[in-house]
Amino acid sequence: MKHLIAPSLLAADFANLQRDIEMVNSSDADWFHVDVMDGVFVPNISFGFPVMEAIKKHATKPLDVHLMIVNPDQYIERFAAAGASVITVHYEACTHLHRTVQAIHAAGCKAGVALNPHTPVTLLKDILADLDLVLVMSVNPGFGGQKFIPNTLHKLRELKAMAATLNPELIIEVDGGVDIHNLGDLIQAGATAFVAGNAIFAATSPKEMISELKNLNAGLLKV
Ligand SMILES: O=C(CO)[C@H](O)[C@H](O)COP(=O)(O)O
Repeated sequence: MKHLIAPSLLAADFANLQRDIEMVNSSDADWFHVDVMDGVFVPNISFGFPVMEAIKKHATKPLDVHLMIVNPDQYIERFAAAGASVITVHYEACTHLHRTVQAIHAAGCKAGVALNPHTPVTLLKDILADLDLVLVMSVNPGFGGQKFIPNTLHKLRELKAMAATLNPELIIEVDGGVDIHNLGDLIQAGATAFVAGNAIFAATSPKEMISELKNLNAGLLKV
């Protein structure tokens, strides 16, 4: 299957959000990535339900919602009602992760778990079969425009090997500092979905950049 591209609206122009959403609608992108930050789990605050509902009103592609919040269980039904297709919670924010994943599925969404850069992928072994997606953070969450952490490649390879036996359908998503220069390495390491904020919205032509990211053929790259 061809890899998925999820432009992160965190890097969009919030004063022209409808324009940027329509650009993504008409592009080769697969999903909208929606970053929700609470100022507690991460040292930043992004946006919440009213903005997400406004995004949903205009978006014609699925909303891939990344919750960088404590106590995500409290809000799962509301994010599902606001239009999420995928809800990803942080491993580090969930005491009863299995219960949280069940709640996401019960709300009718695909369930994802995100890992901070310091969190080993092996901690997901006993829940991997229940997940639709794992989001490997390649920067410390909280801000767009940060530098990609190279150890992510090693984590992706390890996760790909685990998924091969435990959950071959698993979507392996990577988020943070992803661009046209590291995309090939990330595909070869096992990632199948890519969040990109600044690489897309700061490009001269965001729509063309989405096409370049979507159509990059890692098979043609040197290993
Ligand atoms: O989750 C995030 C920050 O916590 C963003 O999705 C991520 O950083 C994307 O931005 P960029 O591609 O500019 O690094």
